[in-house]
This record gives sequence, C-alpha cells and structure tokens, in this order.
Amino acid sequence: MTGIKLCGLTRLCDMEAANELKPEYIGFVFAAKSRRYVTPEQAAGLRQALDPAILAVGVFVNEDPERVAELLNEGIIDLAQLHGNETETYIKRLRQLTKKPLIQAFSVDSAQAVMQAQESTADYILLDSGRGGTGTVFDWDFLKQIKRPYFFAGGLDIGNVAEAVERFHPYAVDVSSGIETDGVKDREKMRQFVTIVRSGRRETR
Ligand SMILES: O=C(O)c1ccccc1NCC(=O)[C@H](O)[C@H](O)COP(=O)(O)O
Repeated sequence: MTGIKLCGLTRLCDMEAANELKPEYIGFVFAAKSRRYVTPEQAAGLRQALDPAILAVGVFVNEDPERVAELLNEGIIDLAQLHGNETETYIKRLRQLTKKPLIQAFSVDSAQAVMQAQESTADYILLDSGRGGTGTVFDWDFLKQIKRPYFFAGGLDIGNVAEAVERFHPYAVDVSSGIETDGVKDREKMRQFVTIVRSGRRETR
C-alpha cells in the first residue's frame, strides 16, 4: 500500500488533523527561507501533540550535518529529508553522527536525474519537481525508468494523486501545496487527499 507524507505542517490544529487521518509521515520544514519554516522549539512542541505512530520528517536545505543530527538524536524528528545539494560526502558525514534514516530529494528534470537518484546511498529517495514545496508537477514519463521505491512529490493534489498511485505505485506520496488554501493547511483537503490514496480512487461526493 502506498504511504502518505503530509508535509509543511506548522500548527497545532495540523497535528490534530494528522492524528485523525493517520498518514505514515508528516513533515516539518527547517529551511529558513520557507514560508512553512518552523523553529526546532516549535517542532518539538508540535511533535509532543503528534500521535507517536506517525513519523516526523525534518526537511533541510544544505543544513550543517551536526544540526540535522541533533534534531534526529533528540527525537524531535524521526527521519531527515535532504532537499538541497547534499552530496554523498555529506550523507557519509551525517551517518557518522546519527543512525536515523535519511531521505534524499532529487529534482526530476531529465532521465539522467532519475538515474542519479537511483544511485543515492540514502535510505529513501524522493522525486520532486525542483526546490520543494512549490506545487509544481514534473514530467511523469521520466518515472518509467526507475527501479527503486521512492517518495513521489511535486504538485500532487486531490485531482491527480489517484492517477499517480494507480500508474506508478510509489512507496509513498508526498504533498504540501496541494493540501493548502490561501497558504495554510486545509483540513478538508488533507482528508480528501488521504481518502483518495487509501481507497485508490477519487471521491465522488
Ligand atoms: O515546503 C517548503 O517550503 C520547502 C522548502 C524547501 C525545501 C523543501 C520544501 N518542502 C518540501 C515539501 O513540501 C515536499 O517534500 C515536496 O516538495 C512537495 O511539495 P508540493 O509540490 O508543494 O506538494
């Protein structure tokens, strides 16, 4: 069954929605330039309100590995998502600092990018359209090449996620912009997104 990651959650009410919907993962964005940025202190508070069965992913862009490891080892997050230009050397360094799992994000703009993603030594790969959290869809035809399980991201929403799951059977789908209205998470869109993925089809009502 395809897993679900609801990314860019920032508020206590988002935790309540997640607890009700039970995605496998939620994401906190620690990239300072993001409008979804949360401080480690905010994330720690939100994490306390989160059902412990749901894994919390920290999203980082070229962050100091020491800082990433600190959040993992303190238990504020369960996995780190590397969403910048992190290299294999960076991953090796992070492995020395923590045993927690890593997700490496790749921007899918060519078949070559997909091949490069497959070679990653991270525990998981995430295929996205670019910088992250932009709501932009990439050319899904590039996914025909891939032979490794992946998080499928980039512009997914309640209108296209059923097709994404049906055609590609990803390890998990990842959404942020598609479950927002006017820049904040929308509980009803979150609910619809989760229902569609779980049932494998679009809601009729
Ligand atoms: O959300 C952000 O602002 C962000 C900033 C920098 C790096 C990553 C970021 N978000 C990651 C995600 O939200 C998801 O992993 C993914 O990109 C899906 O986003 P969307 O296309 O908006 O559904």
